[in-house]
Amino acid sequence: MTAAIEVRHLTRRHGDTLALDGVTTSFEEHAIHGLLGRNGAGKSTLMSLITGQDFPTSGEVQVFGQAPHENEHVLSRISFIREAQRYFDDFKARHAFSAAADAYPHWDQNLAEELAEEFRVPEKTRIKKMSHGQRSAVGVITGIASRAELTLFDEPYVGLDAVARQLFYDRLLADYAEHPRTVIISSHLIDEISHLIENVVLIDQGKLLLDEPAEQLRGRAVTLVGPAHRVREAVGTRTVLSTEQLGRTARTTVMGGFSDAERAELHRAEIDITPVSLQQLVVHLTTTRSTTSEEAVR
Ligand SMILES: Nc1ncnc2c1ncn2[C@@H]1O[C@H](COP(=O)(O)OP(=O)(O)OP(=O)(O)O)[C@@H](O)[C@H]1O
Repeated sequence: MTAAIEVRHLTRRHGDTLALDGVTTSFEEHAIHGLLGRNGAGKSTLMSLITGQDFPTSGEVQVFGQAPHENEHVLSRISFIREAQRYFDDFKARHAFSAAADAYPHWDQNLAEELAEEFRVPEKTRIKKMSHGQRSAVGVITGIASRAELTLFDEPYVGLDAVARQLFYDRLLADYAEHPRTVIISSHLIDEISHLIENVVLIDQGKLLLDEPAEQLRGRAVTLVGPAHRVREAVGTRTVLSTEQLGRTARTTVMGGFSDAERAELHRAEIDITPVSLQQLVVHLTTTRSTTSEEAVR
């Protein structure tokens, strides 16, 4: 596996705020990465540094083996789609697409036009006057049809309705299957994108909390529900992410898998075991971080 992006000891400080705090990681090429974290975690900052729109305070970023800042060789291979995308005042969707056609060597105009129809992007309306969702659609269409070697979507769904979001996920996945490339998506709708992402990068308060294949994370945490004393026994020395008790019934979420034999034992003890979704796992890890999660992710 080759890394499309290498990030080493990356720190970005704004006054007293450490937007990124010594992050070291890499993003493998030809994979869809989910960049996750709470508000203010540092996701957009990391994307801005990767796309050469910002400078690190210390540390370094390399994209395709080179520093991205003012580096045409690197920047021409990157498509960065974000919510607050700016367009010229008189730009309609077709102007944005024709600018993208000039910028991206692998741009597919037919695909852009097909998607514009599917997303119902109005032809005659200036982008500035479009609804929030329509504007976001212009962005995601640009991101997909640019077929850039590296495509970053920073919360691209804002304003998109459920149908349009599903369309975005489906079309991105279909196009990615035919034209593999490196994609990074930051999103708060984790369950919606969990089937898309192959690798999870989780940051919290500027620090890297998790960098792991999504497959490995499935079943990494489970919730046990059953008689409180038996649940306590079953948990043993596992790290508890959360626990609550209602009467004699406990509901406890723990890190770590259970073998078939252990599961049979849980069944006998009348304890239900259910896997924790990626979204629930992220919520647990980023709300319990100060006490258990740093330990838990090991
Ligand atoms: N230009 C800036 N000046 C001052 N502080 C900044 C600046 N840019 C980012 N920050 C701070 O850095 C931290 C990380 O911000 P960033 O936008 O990267 O978070 P995020 O993970 O993208 O959040 P969200 O999910 O809310 O978009 C925040 O505390 C933010 O307030």
